[in-house]
Amino acid sequence: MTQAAITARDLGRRYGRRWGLQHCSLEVPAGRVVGLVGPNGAGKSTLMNLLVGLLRPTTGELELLGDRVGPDTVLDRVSYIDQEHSLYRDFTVREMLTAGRLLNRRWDDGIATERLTELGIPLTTKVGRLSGGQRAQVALAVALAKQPELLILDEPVASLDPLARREMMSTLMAAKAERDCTIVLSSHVVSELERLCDYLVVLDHGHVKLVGDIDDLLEQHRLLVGPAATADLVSAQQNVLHREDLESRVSLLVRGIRPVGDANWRVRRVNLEELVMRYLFMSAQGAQEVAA
Ligand SMILES: Nc1ncnc2c1ncn2[C@@H]1O[C@H](COP(=O)(O)OP(=O)(O)OP(=O)(O)O)[C@@H](O)[C@H]1O
Repeated sequence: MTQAAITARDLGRRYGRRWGLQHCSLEVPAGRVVGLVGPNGAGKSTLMNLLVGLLRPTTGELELLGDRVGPDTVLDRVSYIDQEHSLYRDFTVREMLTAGRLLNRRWDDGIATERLTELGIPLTTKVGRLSGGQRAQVALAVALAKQPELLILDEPVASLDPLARREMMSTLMAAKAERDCTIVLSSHVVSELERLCDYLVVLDHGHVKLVGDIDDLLEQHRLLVGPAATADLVSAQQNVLHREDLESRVSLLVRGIRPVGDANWRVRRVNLEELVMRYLFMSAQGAQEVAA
């Protein structure tokens, strides 16, 4: 797999007078596990709905797996699980699998039944009688049986308790290990994505704030912490993205570190959560400045 799984160029979607997503340009390489992060209203669901063709773009272009997105173009290569887990509650699990088989050309029953048997989820039970965690697992089994090249999950664990979250994430990791598909999953919670994802897209207020390979992003950024008295001097020599004042000390997020010739300053790596939070703080400050 060398092609891009997702290419968006100036993608935008307006709801009435308000933009849900605007000027979204990104290219996600195939085979990655992509974390789509952002606070409420950031545009995550809008982007996902555009990806799976449930919404039409107001502006721009979108290609999935090398094909322009349009009616019926590539959807049989894409599986989507929405926040409600897209299941019929009155169907038994087996009936859900039958529906999946009838509706999907690339369906492989064995993938779903093996997974559900391993998890001890009975095929004869009605979906509405399963626990939230079991329903999520059934939705995932159905999505995987379609043998997707691109699997998109909108906050797959948001409604689950911590144990069910962990199980769902483990199932996803195992599924990824078994097949070379691209996975996109959204969450508010960065720590949830850290174990699973190797690619990051941060959205806020309908705009892409940060995108890239997670290891590269962590390598490119550093936190410099030192005395407030020399903060301006140090800042002048660095590409400072964000400054946080902590009483007599200052913490600077920099991209592309240059040598710091002052022993009172400490340089340290950022973790993913800090990086995302700093970018969201920057975004919020930018919005305040625009509003002021
Ligand atoms: N159907 C709609 N009609 C009008 N505005 C909408 C609609 N759907 C989304 N929006 C607006 O578009 C923006 C982005 O919403 P979206 O649901 O994509 O964000 P999100 O990041 O998925 O949020 P959440 O984490 O709360 O689910 C928000 O301002 C939201 O109010």
